[in-house]
Amino acid sequence: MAEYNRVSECVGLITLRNPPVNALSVSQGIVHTMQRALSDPNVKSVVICGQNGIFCGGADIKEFGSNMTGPTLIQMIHAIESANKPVVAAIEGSALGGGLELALGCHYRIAHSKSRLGLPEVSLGLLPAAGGSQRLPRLIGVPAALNLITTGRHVTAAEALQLGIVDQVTDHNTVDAAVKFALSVAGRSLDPRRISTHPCPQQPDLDALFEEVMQKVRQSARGAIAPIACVQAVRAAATLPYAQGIERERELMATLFTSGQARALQYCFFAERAVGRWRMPSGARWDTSKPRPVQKAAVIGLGTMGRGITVALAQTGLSVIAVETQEKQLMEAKQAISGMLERGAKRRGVAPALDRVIYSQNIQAVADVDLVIEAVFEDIALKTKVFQQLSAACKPGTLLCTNTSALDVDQLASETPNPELVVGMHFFAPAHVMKLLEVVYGPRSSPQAVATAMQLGKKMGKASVAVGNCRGFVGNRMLKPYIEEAFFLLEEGATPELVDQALEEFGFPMGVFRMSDLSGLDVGWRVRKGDGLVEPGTASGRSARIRQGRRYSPLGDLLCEEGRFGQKTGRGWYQYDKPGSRVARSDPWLHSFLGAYRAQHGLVARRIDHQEVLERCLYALINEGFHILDDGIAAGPEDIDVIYVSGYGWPRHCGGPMFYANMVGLAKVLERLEHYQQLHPEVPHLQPSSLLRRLVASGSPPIHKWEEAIKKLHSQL
Ligand SMILES: CC(C)(COP(=O)(O)OP(=O)(O)OC[C@H]1O[C@@H](n2cnc3c(N)ncnc32)[C@H](O)[C@@H]1OP(=O)(O)O)[C@@H](O)C(=O)NCCC(=O)NCCSC(=O)C[C@@H](O)CCCCCCCCCCCCC(=O)O
Repeated sequence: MAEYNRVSECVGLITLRNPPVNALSVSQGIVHTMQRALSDPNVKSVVICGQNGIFCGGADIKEFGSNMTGPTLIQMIHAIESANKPVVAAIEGSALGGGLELALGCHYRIAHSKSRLGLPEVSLGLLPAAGGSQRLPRLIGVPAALNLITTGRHVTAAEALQLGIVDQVTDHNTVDAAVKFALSVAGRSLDPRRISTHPCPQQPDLDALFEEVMQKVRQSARGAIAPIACVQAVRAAATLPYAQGIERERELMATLFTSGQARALQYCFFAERAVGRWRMPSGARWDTSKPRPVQKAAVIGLGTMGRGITVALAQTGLSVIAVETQEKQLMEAKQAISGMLERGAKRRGVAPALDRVIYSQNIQAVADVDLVIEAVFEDIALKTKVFQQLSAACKPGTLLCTNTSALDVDQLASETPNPELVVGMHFFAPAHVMKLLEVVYGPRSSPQAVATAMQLGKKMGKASVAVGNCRGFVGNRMLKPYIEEAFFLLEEGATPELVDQALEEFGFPMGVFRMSDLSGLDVGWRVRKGDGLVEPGTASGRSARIRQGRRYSPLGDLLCEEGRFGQKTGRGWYQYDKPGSRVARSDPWLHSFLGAYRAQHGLVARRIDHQEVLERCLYALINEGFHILDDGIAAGPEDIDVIYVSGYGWPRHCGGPMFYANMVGLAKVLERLEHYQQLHPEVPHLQPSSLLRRLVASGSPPIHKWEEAIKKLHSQL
């Protein structure tokens, strides 16, 4: 809804009112209020603002799936631009997407210094289709507009002023400043202010510029179509008259609007917000659990993870006690952490938070912290000892968090006098960069402990997802069948190059083998050894590949026995110029090793295509996701999808594994799993989960109805 008032005698003030972000709804009535302002003879100029300190978050995304009727945004913005009285946008908070397009239709724009502006449609699988792709290049030039529209990045008011998007920036009341400004420009000619009537600023060698940008965008898009359409739309602005450009914008939007990618990306937008509304099987929820304030934290163990966590905490503004008992390690860590803080501060143009970190060799230094994150070596005995020391050293009520990626959070909790204060905070390396945080609760974790960890994660800018305690939690548990299928495919005739190419074409930044080389083959080897799966590599035949009653591939173990740990040793599934180098090259040694291995085990290589790679790796992973839902480890499919998109490189435009399954069709996923399970009966992870079967049997409800269906299905058991 839009509200109309008259202020300062002769300024019409239109206020957008649609909480929480004043999203533009087709039924908003801005055209009507504009007509009132224009027809009022006392009104000399008009100001448009948004209520509650936010100008406008863009078109209402929730309306996209519905039947949209009413005046289009394009018509509304056109009516504003062609008004015969000056219209000034008073921008506070955010002017994003349709919100900025509305402001670009105004004749002037005044922004508060703390506001942010942008055209983020590309991140929703769309393009700025209310004239934004045509007006922005005309206003700020093609290169700058291409940058903003293809990345969707938000700019500060200061940058917007520098680029020429806004005319003035104020530190004071924006509406007052805009009203004053509107009075000062009343009566001036508006022709030069109507952006759509201008040509784009001249740009030498336009073709070369677009070719270069298109190439870059194609490379970084990893299969996403919206960035490409954005370039095409800006090209139309640069080469066609406005009316034809707008028509091209409409055509391109029509293709994007109904695409599966747009649906997936909009699902991700809402899923990221939904995971903040966490709930536990006990019934505890985000809105009934009050977090404790955390001002001072401690990190125990300053290896790679501990260092990253320290940096992330300090950059969030917390005081951090960084504890490492080994003097040499402590010195090295101090140097590394300081370097990371300095580089991060330089990138962000702020002072480094070096003095927020105090280093200590003594665990007693944690006495007055509000929260501790333990990041010592993955050894249950060591962690138990640390937790016992922490319980004795910390003040009452201190939250004890473990960064374990594999150990039992509940077992650790049971070793402390206050198990309700223990949760997992599973960061991903490098912890100060990676967006994902799994907050792991055990049956005894208190809702307050979960709320505190979730809130801290949010403050750190992480996509924080609350998950139950099980082996591998959510992300790594689903990764296991994915990796195992990739190993089996090698046994059956694939190469690392083939498997990786299929996964990278699907949209992962790295295939499973390049990823494994990066993170180190020894990591999985150590886990498999701990599980008693690793045997000396001399046995041959099928029986040598059945371990603990199921199919097992020792390929990874054999490579480790050869000292091939991946990038760090210069050899793994690929070869590298030298240890630590990042460019993976195909390795003839590996191919003959695979040939000899198959011969030794009586395996005959067959032709494997990309489709089979995707089905076996991805459906095995998705199937585990259904088990996780059935077990109540993740509260809903959104939780799994946010984990995979923000931490495991799942292409965002495919929405996450569970959304992807929904898009492919649950019946199809089930049918393919059954097919592969028949061929490989000794592989339990190909056996379709009972939840998947039950969902298909109940008519494959759409993903937003799964929760209801899961509850119903559970109650029928
Ligand atoms: C605005 C934010 C920066 C605020 O962040 P903050 O952290 O403060 O808060 P939250 O993110 O938690 O959000 C709070 C709350 O608000 C909800 N919300 C936010 N934005 C929107 C929105 N745009 N619509 C609906 N709801 C929104 C959010 O979900 C939260 O709700 P909850 O219940 O969880 O509390 C931040 O929110 C943000 O970044 N928002 C998104 C900004 C954005 O991406 N905007 C762009 C929107 S798309 C757009 O504007 C498109 C335009 O270009 C116009 C296109 C015209 C469309 C015409 C259709 C053409 C159809 C073509 C078919 C042609 C057929 C033919 O012709 O043949």
